[in-house]
Amino acid sequence: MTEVTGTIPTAEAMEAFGARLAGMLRAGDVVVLTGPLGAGKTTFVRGLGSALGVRGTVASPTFVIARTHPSVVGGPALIHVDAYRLGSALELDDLDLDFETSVTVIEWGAEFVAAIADSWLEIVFERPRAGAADSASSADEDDSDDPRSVTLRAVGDRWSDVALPVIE
Ligand SMILES: Nc1ncnc2c1ncn2[C@@H]1O[C@H](COP(=O)(O)OP(=O)(O)OP(=O)(O)O)[C@@H](O)[C@H]1O
Ligand SMILES: [Mg+2]
Repeated sequence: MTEVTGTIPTAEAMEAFGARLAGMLRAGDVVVLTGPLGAGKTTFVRGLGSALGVRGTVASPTFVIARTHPSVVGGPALIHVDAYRLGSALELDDLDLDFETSVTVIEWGAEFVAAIADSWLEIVFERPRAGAADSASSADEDDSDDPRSVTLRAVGDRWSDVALPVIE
């Protein structure tokens, strides 16, 4: 297992980080995202999806467990999964998703990923300043840019010869 860590200063930079990760991904790859509410997981997926060239707006898939975004550029589709309310990996299997021809990104999927993949990337998002007493920024907390720390971990053979990106 290899691991890199760094800080992403703004929401825009988080989308750019997603776009950069997209450049490393191919059909069959799985990425798992872990981190508290508002940590930037969906923001990351939005950047990843637009760099892959997939159709549809990437949003928190609140009312569905998974949404498939087909490619408009002949590349892999993006399967965006919200595993938050998923009871077991079995339910993920039941959805009959085409993991082989898609890039799959699973929010809250860390405990299920081993059931659907042998190799994956895990990204852990943290909000170092969350909860800090800061009355000036609390009013529009969700919209103001706030640094996130991210840790990117590569698990399995797929990633054994792949250099992970440097995160500033
Ligand atoms: N450095 C940053 N990186 C990412 N998002 C940021 C950053 N600074 C501010 N934000 C804002 O924080 C919010 C992150 O929300 P997002 O939906 O991406 O989180 P999430 O982890 O998917 O949350 P949830 O678990 O509720 O789905 C967005 O409003 C985004 O604009
Ligand atoms: Mg989300």
